[in-house]
Amino acid sequence: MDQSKEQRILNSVSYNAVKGDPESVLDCIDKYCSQKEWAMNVGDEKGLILDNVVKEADPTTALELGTYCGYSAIRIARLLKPKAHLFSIEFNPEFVPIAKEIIEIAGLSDKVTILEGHAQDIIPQLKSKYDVDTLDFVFLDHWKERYAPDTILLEECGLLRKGSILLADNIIYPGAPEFLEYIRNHKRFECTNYPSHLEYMKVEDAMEKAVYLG
Ligand SMILES: O=C(NCCCCCn1ccc2cnccc21)c1cc(-c2ccc(F)cc2)cc(O)c1O
Ligand SMILES: [Mg+2]
Repeated sequence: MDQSKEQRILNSVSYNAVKGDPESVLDCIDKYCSQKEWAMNVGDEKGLILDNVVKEADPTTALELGTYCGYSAIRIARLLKPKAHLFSIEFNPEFVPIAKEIIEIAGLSDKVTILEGHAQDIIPQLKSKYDVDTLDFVFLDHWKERYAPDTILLEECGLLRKGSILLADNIIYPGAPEFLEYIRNHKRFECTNYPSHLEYMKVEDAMEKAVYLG
């Protein structure tokens, strides 16, 4: 059976990256996806924005919606302090084992738990099943039309606290208009826009940070 693009990305990482070195895994994926096959990783340019917001948040507990191949999970997890943890939700069963393997090659398996399913089904289980209290940082990178409803769900489940930081990818392309409308008009969020470009392309994109004011 023909290999998938995601399997080819894993092959490239497995062959070229330095085991246990997250930076070399990120560089390998960025090289492969800019030179060989485009893929929807947050990429190196928006990745720097992600890095800075993670450093600002310095989360003990972080959540990511949209694992894909694990690229942004590695970007986040490599910056986490000891004992801090990242939960990453992925619904596509094909991507889960590939992301797990790529995160393992980066040496970050202890800091990342991949949860398979839809965010709307898993978010309500985070407290009871995964012993989460509140989330210090959330990276939204899943279905763009789910950014707003899943943000509302996070709030309803008591998973946000005063100062929780949300960061959303793809605000311009593919776009998340409902989310932008919701978050910018909701008085309990303080928003900041970060103009950038679509991963590996000269297409405009942006990220939006939203701090929950409690
Ligand atoms: O669609 C994107 N991502 C979402 C993929 C599907 C997520 C599914 N999923 C995962 C976890 C999860 C949990 N609950 C429910 C659903 C869940 C995406 C697309 C582009 C893009 C594509 C084509 C193009 F021409 C230009 C740009 C660029 C990006 O950066 C993206 O992020
Ligand atoms: Mg994205």
